[in-house]
Amino acid sequence: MSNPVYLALDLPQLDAAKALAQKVKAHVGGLKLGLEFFCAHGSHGVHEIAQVGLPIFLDLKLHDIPNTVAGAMQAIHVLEPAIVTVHASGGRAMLEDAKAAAGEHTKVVAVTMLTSLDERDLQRTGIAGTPHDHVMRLTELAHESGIDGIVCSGQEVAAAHKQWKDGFFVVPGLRPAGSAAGDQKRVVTPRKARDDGASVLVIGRPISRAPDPVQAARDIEETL
Ligand SMILES: O=c1ccn([C@@H]2O[C@H](COP(=O)(O)O)[C@@H](O)[C@H]2O)c(=O)[nH]1
Repeated sequence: MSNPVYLALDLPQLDAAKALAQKVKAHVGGLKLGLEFFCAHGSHGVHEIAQVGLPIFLDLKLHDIPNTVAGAMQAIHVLEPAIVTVHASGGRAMLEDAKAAAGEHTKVVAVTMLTSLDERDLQRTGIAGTPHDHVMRLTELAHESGIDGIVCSGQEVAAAHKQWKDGFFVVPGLRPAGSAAGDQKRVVTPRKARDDGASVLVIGRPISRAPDPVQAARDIEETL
């Protein structure tokens, strides 16, 4: 089985991001580039990181009217990302149009509820119920819209997997036992997420901010 870990390269400097990716590439399965990276370095930056030779996950979390999201998906076609994120709350038409505009080999996955949020945060945005309820509702919407899968926390992935047997499940908010959660509120260990059905494990700071990132990546790999 291939390594399910995608390293989140949330570093402001392109050279530093590329150097980190080169160092840990034997111990991860892919590289995730987010909005921070894309705004700073654009397509040029993505091409540079792609030279490392691992699949690229563009975590842009697109959320706009269907026509605009479809245009953005077409614009990133040329970068041939393995995975791209959109927000499930953009609605069914947006999800359908995003999938129709994506490249043949790109998986489109919808963010259900950010892993940095908990039930109180949800209530403050006017949504009643538990994170579990909210994630399940949006998982159903994503499934019906014909996209490839969802992003959820490791606390919901087992239930989401049960509801959508052949879905593709991206799980961030992962922390090896004993490491600091930081701004993440719904965390589990990488091993628990994998055992519960995650297809991709997104891990950033536990590797990128470790005193020895290669050792940290290797330690995580050994738990899987
Ligand atoms: O719900 C979500 C969706 C995306 N992310 C992204 O994953 C990484 C996590 O980084 P860590 O340093 O391991 O916390 C980061 O790039 C987020 O933008 C998420 O955390 N939660």
